[in-house]
Amino acid sequence: MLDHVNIGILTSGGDCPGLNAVIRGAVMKGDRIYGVNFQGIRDGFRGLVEDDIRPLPRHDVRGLSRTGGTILGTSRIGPFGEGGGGSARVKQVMERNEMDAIIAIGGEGTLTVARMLHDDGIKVVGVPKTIDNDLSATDYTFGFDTAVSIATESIDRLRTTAESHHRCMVVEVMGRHVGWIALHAGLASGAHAILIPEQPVSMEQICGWVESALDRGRAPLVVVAEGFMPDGAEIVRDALDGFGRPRLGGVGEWLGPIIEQRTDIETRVMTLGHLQRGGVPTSYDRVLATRFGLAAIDAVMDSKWGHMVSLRGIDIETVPLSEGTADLKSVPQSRWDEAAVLFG
Ligand SMILES: Nc1ncnc2c1ncn2[C@@H]1O[C@H](COP(=O)(O)OP(=O)(O)O)[C@@H](O)[C@H]1O
Ligand SMILES: O=P(O)(O)OC[C@H]1O[C@](O)(COP(=O)(O)O)[C@@H](O)[C@@H]1O
Ligand SMILES: [Mg+2]
Repeated sequence: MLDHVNIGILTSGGDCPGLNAVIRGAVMKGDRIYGVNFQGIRDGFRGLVEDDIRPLPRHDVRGLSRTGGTILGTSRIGPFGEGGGGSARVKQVMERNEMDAIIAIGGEGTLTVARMLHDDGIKVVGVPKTIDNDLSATDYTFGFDTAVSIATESIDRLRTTAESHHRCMVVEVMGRHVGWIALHAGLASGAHAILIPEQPVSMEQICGWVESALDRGRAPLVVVAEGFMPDGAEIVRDALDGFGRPRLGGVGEWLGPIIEQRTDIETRVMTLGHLQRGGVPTSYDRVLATRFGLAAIDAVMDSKWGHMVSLRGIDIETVPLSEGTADLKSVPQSRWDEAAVLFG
């Protein structure tokens, strides 16, 4: 038994239902099978560079798979940003805490940082998370199924009120660079138009779909991803979000009045926002997240440094972080064409 091994674990980037199930899976197997110790790093890389670290014993992860958020906290602070101190600072904090390796749970940004740390000789294993489903190295990530379920249930509810008033409803869902949530929630709820960042669609076409739905006696439903670019540019609320990223959200509010003005159909807009990331994970996400956690501790014990766990078909595999962060997984043309047959 390697009972002197200490493994730091962190969650970074936007939170996502299932993070706690990953933590629980890794800690339970690490404790039971490998006899290793865990250290909880608070608020992602912030805790790593500021040495905000606490023991994470097995009893702290009891019952966690059904809970939302992350018990460790998260942030968008990175070690390579201003004042972060880079790999040198991370090595210093790890040494001080006698931390042997890190499990980093995060999206494409976090996994890029993990790869950079690995390039500098730090022992790190990644676990992919994103509600956006935009990581190409894994078939799915936990959080996506929950986000789609919440969006679908919300749209179903918006539908009955829109139908009662013969209104058009525009529903904005998350999806910064890719339209997977919009595509799946839109398909599940029978949307008359699904608008995603990958597909330019003219206002004329959007209004055409809205009018044809109304002509058939339906309350037109438009599902739009926050990253949809109506005129080839993102709709941003503020210039930047404090971490150098444009803060998206607002495309629905932008679209609604234009649809109303052009079609003369009374239109309401709903932005689902962070509701899609809150609360309990679906059972699918709990299972996937738990399996990722179990596989992550195996990867650590196999010294698969610079790798991340990934779902391929029904199997959990490991892939190099460099592969995992190479491309975003966008909605292919064929998937949009398939859905578009049902628009209007
Ligand atoms: N290319 C990069 N180089 C250095 N740091 C990065 C890079 N990409 C992301 N980061 C850091 O990692 C943090 C987490 O990434 P972010 O995109 O916010 O979340 P996620 O991991 O969910 O994609 C960022 O806020 C930033 O501090
Ligand atoms: O939590 P914030 O800072 O409002 O960011 C919102 C963004 O987070 C996400 O939910 C997930 O983004 P990340 O995977 O980069 O964390 C996006 O869909 C959305 O654009
Ligand atoms: Mg990101």
